[in-house]
Amino acid sequence: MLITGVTGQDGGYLAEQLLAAGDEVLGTVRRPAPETFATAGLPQLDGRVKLLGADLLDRASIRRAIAEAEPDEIYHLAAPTFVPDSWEDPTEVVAAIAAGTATVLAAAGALPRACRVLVAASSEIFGDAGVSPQSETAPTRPRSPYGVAKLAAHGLVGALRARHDRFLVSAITFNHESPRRPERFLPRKVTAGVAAIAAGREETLTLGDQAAVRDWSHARDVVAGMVLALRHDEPGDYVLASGTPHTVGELVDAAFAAAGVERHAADGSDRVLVDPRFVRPPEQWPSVGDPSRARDVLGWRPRTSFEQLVAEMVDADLARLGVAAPGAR
Ligand SMILES: C[C@H]1O[C@H](OP(=O)(O)OP(=O)(O)OC[C@H]2O[C@@H](n3cnc4c(=O)[nH]c(N)nc43)[C@H](O)[C@@H]2O)[C@@H](O)[C@@H](O)C1=O
Repeated sequence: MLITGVTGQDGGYLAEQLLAAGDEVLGTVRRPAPETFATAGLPQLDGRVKLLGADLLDRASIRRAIAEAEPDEIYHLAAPTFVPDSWEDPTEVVAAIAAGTATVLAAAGALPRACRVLVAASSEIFGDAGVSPQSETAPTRPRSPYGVAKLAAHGLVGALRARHDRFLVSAITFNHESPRRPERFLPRKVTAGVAAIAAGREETLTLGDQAAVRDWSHARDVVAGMVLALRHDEPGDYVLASGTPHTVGELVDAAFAAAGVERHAADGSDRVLVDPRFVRPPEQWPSVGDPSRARDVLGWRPRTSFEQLVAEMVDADLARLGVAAPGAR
């Protein structure tokens, strides 16, 4: 198996699951080095996953890595992932995600033995879908260069699958989080911020729009769905989501509750402040997934509830600060 972007949040969980199942796992990173896994906070993968260099903006490096690995399965997870960044340099984002996926799919198709490929798409392909929740057949009207690029990647999977009868899968993943998520993404920003307040290191947490709605799952559950999809009898596209909407504000409240800290200070003031810099344009169609197909066809169900996810992240952030979690969970 080859995982592109193996040191990312999803790559790490996926590598752990595949290794536990006895699979041989190779992974790509931009610049492999002896300390790569340690630097990524994944020392447990050191020596267990062979690293190959592949840069999404360097087609030859992708072809080389895939030819060298000769995998029978590829999980193509590597991509720039922070949506607002995609406005800074749309050319690069489209090249990395759309052209990068085209190169991965072509290189996999050129291997001597058939190679199944799963491409990580995103709920950002739906954008102004005109419907919510969104299933695999919902209209796709992305609102960001990131969403447009992911839609191209998703479309390539469908087009190549239809034309060449290959086993290609698009995993349309909604938001998925874990203690390994970088802090610029909302949930980890919240759990790290609330833990810092609980530890007495910060007094407030500054966010954007708390009315925004997302469908959050645990990354561990989402990558388990990817494996089921790639190992199913038939190739297809699957929404991987919890199906349960929550607002940013609800996530914030859940984090304060998990940390055992009051959201409002003794003087009644809200510890959560708003900075317009973090506010994005409002969304008319809430980003909520309909995971019926993954459930009915693959038997996939997320195991971790929203509250468990937030509590796990808060506990990990408290532990990083040397603070015990409130009560035994
Ligand atoms: C499926 C999709 O999922 C992720 O994209 P995202 O939804 O943009 O993730 P996020 O955690 O940055 O924002 C979640 C929500 O939270 C709101 N929000 C409020 N206040 C802050 C705030 O202060 N920071 C951030 N980051 N968000 C904020 C923000 O406006 C948005 O409504 C990526 O994995 C992406 O790769 C992907 O494919």
